[in-house]
Amino acid sequence: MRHAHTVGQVRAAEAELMARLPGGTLMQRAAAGLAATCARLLGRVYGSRVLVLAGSGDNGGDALYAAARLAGRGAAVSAILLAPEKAHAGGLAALRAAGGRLTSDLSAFERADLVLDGIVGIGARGGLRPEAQRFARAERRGVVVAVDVPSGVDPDSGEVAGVALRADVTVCFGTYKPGLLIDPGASYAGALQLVDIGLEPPRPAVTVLQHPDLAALLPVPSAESDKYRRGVVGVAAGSARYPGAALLAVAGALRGGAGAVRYVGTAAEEVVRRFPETLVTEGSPAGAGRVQAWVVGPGSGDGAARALQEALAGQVPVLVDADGLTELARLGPTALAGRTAPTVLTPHTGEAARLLAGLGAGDGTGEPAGTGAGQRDGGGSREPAEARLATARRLAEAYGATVLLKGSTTVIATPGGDVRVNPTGTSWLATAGSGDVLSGLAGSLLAAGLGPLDAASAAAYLHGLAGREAARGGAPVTALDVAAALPAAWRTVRSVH
Ligand SMILES: NC(=O)C1=CN([C@@H]2O[C@H](COP(=O)(O)OP(=O)(O)OC[C@H]3O[C@@H](n4cnc5c(N)ncnc54)[C@H](O)[C@@H]3O)[C@@H](O)[C@H]2O)[C@@H](O)CC1
Ligand SMILES: [K+]
Repeated sequence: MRHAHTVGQVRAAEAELMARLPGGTLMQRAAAGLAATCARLLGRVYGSRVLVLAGSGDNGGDALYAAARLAGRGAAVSAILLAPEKAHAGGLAALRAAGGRLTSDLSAFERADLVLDGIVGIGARGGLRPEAQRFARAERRGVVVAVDVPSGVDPDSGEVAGVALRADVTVCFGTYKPGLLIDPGASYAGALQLVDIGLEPPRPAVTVLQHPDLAALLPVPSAESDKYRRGVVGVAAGSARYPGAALLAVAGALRGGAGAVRYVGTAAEEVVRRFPETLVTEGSPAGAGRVQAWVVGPGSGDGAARALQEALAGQVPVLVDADGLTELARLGPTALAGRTAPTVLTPHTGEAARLLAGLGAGDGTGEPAGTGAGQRDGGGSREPAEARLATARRLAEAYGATVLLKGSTTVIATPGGDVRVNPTGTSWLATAGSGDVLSGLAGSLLAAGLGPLDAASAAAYLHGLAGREAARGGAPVTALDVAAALPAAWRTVRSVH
C-alpha cells in the first residue's frame, strides 16, 4: 500500500521532526538516499556525466548535495542554477568542494547520462516558470531523476499547468505526494522510490493499493463454502433501450468472487441465454430472492426509480450506477438517510455533476436535478484532478456513501474521509459499457463480503488490469473483452507475493 500526504501534512511532520534533530539532518538523509538511487541507475558512477538542475529552494539543495556525493565517487558533475543568486549555499559549496562545476550550456542536458531535476519540489507555486520550461521541452539521452516531485507537477493534485519535466524515476522523501499517484502527474513521475527520512506523518490524504494488497483482499472460497455462503449479488440492470448493459453488468458480476449472480429485469431471457449460470427473475428487486448486495442502474432507463427504491429499502449493500445515479440525484441524499448497510456510488464526471446538483434536492428546497434518465454520455474526465478529488470527497460526505469517481485516475472516497486512487487505469477502458462491467464486478465483491471501500477499490484495480490485459499489444478492447480478461487480472495480482 502506498500512502501519500499533502504538502501541508509533510510540512507539519517535517517541522516536528526538525525541531528534534540537528540542522540539516533531513536534507542529508534525503541527499544520501537520492545519491544511492542515482548510483544504482548509473551502474558505474566513476566517469559518468551527471547534470544537476537546481532551483532556488531546498529541492535544489537536495539535488546539489546528492550530486556532490556522486562527484565524490568520480562522476563528472555540472550544475545549471536556475536562479544563481538564490541557489542553496551549502549544497553549492559541497558540490564545488567535490569538484562539480557550474555551466549554462544547455547541451549538457542532452549529453548527460543522468539528470537530477531539483528545480522545484513541494514548494511549487503555479506552473513551471519560463526559465525552467525549456528543460521540459529539451531533447535528452540520459535518465531523468526527479527530486521529490517532477518539476511542474502540482504535488497535491497531480495537475500540470503547461509543461513539466518527465522523469524516469522520482525519488520522494518521507512519504509519497498525492500528485505522484494521480494523473497527469503520475504519468510524469516514472518509477517511484521512497527514501525514509524519519518522518512520521499522520493519516494519509490518499492511499494507493498494490498487487499484494489486492491478493490479501480478494475472497478465496473455503472448504465449507457453497454458492450462498460465497454471496449472491443481485443485478438490476438493462432495459428495452439498453439490454446490453444487463449483459455487461452480469459479465462483470460473474467474475467478482460472489458465489452466484441473480439478474432481475427485462433482459432476463438474453442474460440466461448468454450466461446460463445466472439466476434470473423478470420482476424487480423486491420480488427477487435473497441477495447479499445489489447493483442497480446500468442501462435501467425508466425502471431505475423502482429498482433503486426497492434495493435501498433492503438492508444489504447497494451499488448505484448510471440511471440509478440520475434517479438518486433527483431524490437527493435524503434517499439514503435511513440506510444501515453501505451504499456505493460509481459516477463518471457527468453523473457526479448531477449528484452535486442533487445536493439541494429532496429537502423541499431544491429543484429536481436530473438531466434526463437514460442518458449514457458525459463520461469524460477532463475535470482537473484536484477538483476530482474534491468532488469525490464532497459527494461521499454529502450522500453518506462510498463514491467511486471514474476517470483517467479513478478516485474512491468514503464518508469517513478515506481516499484511494486507482493506479491501474488505462485509456483503453474509455469504451462503451466498460462502466457496466465495473459495477457488476464491484457489486460482486460487496456480496462476497468486502467492505465498500475495499470492494470499490479492488474492483477499479482489477478492472484496470483487465483493460490492460485485453488491450495488450495495443489492440482496441470492448467491454466484454475487459470482463473476459478479469480472471487473468485475478491471477496477476495473486502471482505476486
Ligand atoms: N523541509 C524539509 O525538512 C525537507 C525538505 N526537503 C526538500 O525540500 C523541498 C522543499 O523545499 P522548499 O520549501 O525550499 O521549496 P522548493 O525547493 O520545492 O521550491 C521553492 C523554490 O522554487 C521556486 N518555485 C516555486 N514555484 C516554482 C515554479 N512553479 N517553477 C519554478 N520555480 C518555482 C521558488 O521561487 C522557491 O524559491 C522538498 O520538495 C524536498 O526536496 C528535503 O530536503 C527533506 C527535508
Ligand atoms: K523536482
